[in-house]
Amino acid sequence: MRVDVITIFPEYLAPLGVSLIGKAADRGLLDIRAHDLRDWTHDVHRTVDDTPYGGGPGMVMKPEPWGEALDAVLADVPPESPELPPTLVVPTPSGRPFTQAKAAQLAESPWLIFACGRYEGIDRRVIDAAAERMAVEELSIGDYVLAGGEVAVLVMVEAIGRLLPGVLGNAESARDDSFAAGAMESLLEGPAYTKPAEWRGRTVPEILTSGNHGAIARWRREQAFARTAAHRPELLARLDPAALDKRDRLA
Ligand SMILES: Nc1cc(-c2ccc3ccn(Cc4ccc(CN5CCCC5)cc4)c3c2)n[nH]1
Repeated sequence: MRVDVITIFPEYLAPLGVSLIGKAADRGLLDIRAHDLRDWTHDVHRTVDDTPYGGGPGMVMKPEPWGEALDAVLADVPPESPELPPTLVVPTPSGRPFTQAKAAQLAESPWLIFACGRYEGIDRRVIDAAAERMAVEELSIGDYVLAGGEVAVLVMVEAIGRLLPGVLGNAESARDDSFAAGAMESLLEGPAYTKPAEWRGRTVPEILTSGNHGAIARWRREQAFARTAAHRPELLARLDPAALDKRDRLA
């Protein structure tokens, strides 16, 4: 997967070179390129923002640098997706929710371009013009306001990248993630334990060392239900009754 990120703070994306995503990039599973939006300005101050039409607080990002930056990135077509245009992902507080399902959908794309806004956002005409030549996804990573899109891009690239084939070892399968499609869909994961068997007087639930894998799986689902009921009761309403095994139905 080719990932282009356009931002006025390219250094913000340095964490993408570390750990899981960094290793995936080293192995050629991801080709991540950060671009400085100011490279497409032509004034001495490298201006990317201006006051909002209609008044209001703060500044808005000017359309011209964005148009030229997207033209340049689009012109550098990756060989593995010559026919498919990229998807433009625009982090914004006013976007559709970025969910595990959306991450899985975007993980199918051979080429993603992330547009990181700052200030109060990007001139609307940039997104409208882009939508005429590629798929555009305006996405929110949560109901809070960040200072710009870079942190949201770190979140989304990690959530998408870990779903790519070969990125997670089998031992760390993304299959059982919370919110992953299937039996564990929209359930929060329960408690996890590792050695030592006793730590500061606290032991591990006996079921986990019983070797009874059926009972362990049931116990884990019960724990997941309990945690979901406590922390995210609204998710239980989404559960497909068919996904429950008969014991859960009795719970
Ligand atoms: N999930 C999530 C994503 C973000 C996010 C993503 C990109 C940008 C680019 C700039 N900002 C700051 C910012 C500040 C104020 C407003 C609200 N204003 C009210 C009137 C016009 C706009 C919007 C935007 C971002 C924030 N935040 N949270």
